[in-house]
Amino acid sequence: MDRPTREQAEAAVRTLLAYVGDDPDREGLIDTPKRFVKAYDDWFAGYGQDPDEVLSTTFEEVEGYDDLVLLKDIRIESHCEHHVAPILGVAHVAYLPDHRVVGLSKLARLVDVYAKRLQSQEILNEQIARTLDRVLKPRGVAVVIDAQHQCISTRGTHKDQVSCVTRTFLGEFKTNARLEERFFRLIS
Ligand SMILES: Nc1nc2c(ncn2[C@@H]2O[C@H](COP(=O)(O)OP(=O)(O)OP(=O)(O)O)[C@@H](O)[C@H]2O)c(=O)[nH]1
Ligand SMILES: [Zn+2]
Repeated sequence: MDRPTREQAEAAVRTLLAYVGDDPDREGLIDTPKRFVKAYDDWFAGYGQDPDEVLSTTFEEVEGYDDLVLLKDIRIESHCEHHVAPILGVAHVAYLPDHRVVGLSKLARLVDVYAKRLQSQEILNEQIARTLDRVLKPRGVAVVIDAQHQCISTRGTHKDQVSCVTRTFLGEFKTNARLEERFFRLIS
């Protein structure tokens, strides 16, 4: 499908506003299609970003450091692909370096690139872990996401306080139970 123009996207928002029963021409709503599309540019900025590029700068001067590197409590702001409803939570991303490390902020940027696209939490978890594994080629990767889905809390079943936990363990995190245990101790 050809990508619609901005004007077409704004017209679609007008249709939605009329669909819910409001008047898209009233003062309070007249600029809403513009704002809505601008907000989408922000929430879905990940489509215009290359996850591999985010991890392209690495450092090899680590003085022999070979233990795990963990960035925990990275805020997740995403949207589910089923309802386009917000998913809010945290991600914990760890890897076991093999002679090179990546800038810490890049782990958070990688999370953002995929979070700012539409997907399920399981896919988001896998995408972050697999990209880190493919590009950095570390000895192991662990990613855990703990998030709340507004499609469960504010509609449908209306279950607030429910959170979804997903995890992907690759390499030594998968084969070494003690490492997995240490990872969980560090994030708990
Ligand atoms: N596995 C998975 N499911 C998700 C995620 N986000 C939303 N969902 C679920 O996607 C499902 C879609 O189910 P459908 O029956 O097609 O849609 P629905 O009628 O809106 O479902 P209800 O939410 O039960 O009202 C729901 O069960 C959601 O809870 C996610 O990240 N992972
Ligand atoms: Zn949903």
